[in-house]
Amino acid sequence: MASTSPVFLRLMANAVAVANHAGNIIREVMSKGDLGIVEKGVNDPQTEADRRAQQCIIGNLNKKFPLMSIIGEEDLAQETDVELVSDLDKEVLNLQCPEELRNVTEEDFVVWVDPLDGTAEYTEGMLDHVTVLIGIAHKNRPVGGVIHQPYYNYKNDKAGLGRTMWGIPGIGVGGFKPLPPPEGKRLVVTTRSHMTPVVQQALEALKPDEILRVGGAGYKVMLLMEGHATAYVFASPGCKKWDTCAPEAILTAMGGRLTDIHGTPYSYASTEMHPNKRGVLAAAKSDDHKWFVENIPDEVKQLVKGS
Ligand SMILES: Nc1ncnc2c1ncn2[C@@H]1O[C@H](COP(=O)(O)O)[C@@H](O)[C@H]1OP(=O)(O)O
Ligand SMILES: [Mg+2]
Ligand SMILES: [Mg+2]
Ligand SMILES: [Mg+2]
Repeated sequence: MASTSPVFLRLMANAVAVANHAGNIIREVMSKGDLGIVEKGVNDPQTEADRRAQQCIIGNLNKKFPLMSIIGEEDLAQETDVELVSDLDKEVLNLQCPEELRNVTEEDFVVWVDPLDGTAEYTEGMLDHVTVLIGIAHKNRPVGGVIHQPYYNYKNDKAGLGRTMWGIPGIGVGGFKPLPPPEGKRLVVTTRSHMTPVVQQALEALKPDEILRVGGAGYKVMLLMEGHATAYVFASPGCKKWDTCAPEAILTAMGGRLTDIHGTPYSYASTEMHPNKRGVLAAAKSDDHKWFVENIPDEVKQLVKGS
């Protein structure tokens, strides 16, 4: 069965299994207590968990799909002796494959990997903000996304720890229940650890009923997916393609939209620059997205235009 499934479904099904394994690594590093923090730049930490999770994800995907382009956040030599994760998530493997991806071979996919999104929050103990992001692109567009949240339910002894969400535009989503945001309220989610005067200016102009400040691009999009926020607004460079590829795929699969703050989608071709220089704007409902694009002031747009 597995070997006759389209490459895309095998890739998605393996990405789910590998993301779960990366979650185990992230919890293991934290429970051992020595995070091995390295400062890559201003307000840009990397830990042993970021490094080991990326080695695991890229090492495994490389073994299974050696001809595929895989781009990970961390700049590391790839070790060859990573623990093999050969499981395929059965539910995902048995999904219907989007028609246009049925015969696509591995060379034509590009995978964007953020082994640990929300590193600052991980080091500060805000563990539910942490996610593992694996986004799959084809012809510049996100066609599949996996978000694993290793500490889901960590405050609740009785429930299972961790969960994995996925989305395939045109097919659907799994691992969570999509919910709409509250009617008649404008709840905006934004950065907790990378605030700037321009980010603040954009937020004030939008006159939100509430501003939620949380860590990680993955976690912010999850708040949209489950109806806790209307839009994610980040009028600043800083986020990269690996932060947005998987979340965009899932959001699109449930009818939402993720673009730059001008309303233009990002391209996820392997030749693209990594930074999302024109900021991030996302909403679970495309009508809300349109409202936000129209209401972000031109002055802010001029300051975040990527040049
Ligand atoms: N200035 C920045 N430098 C490095 N990474 C950034 C920066 N701004 C945002 N990011 C990445 O985008 C994610 C979302 O940003 P924020 O939490 O500020 O909204 C961060 O968790 C971080 O990903 P990562 O944790 O994977 O390094
Ligand atoms: Mg980082
Ligand atoms: Mg990130
Ligand atoms: Mg990261």
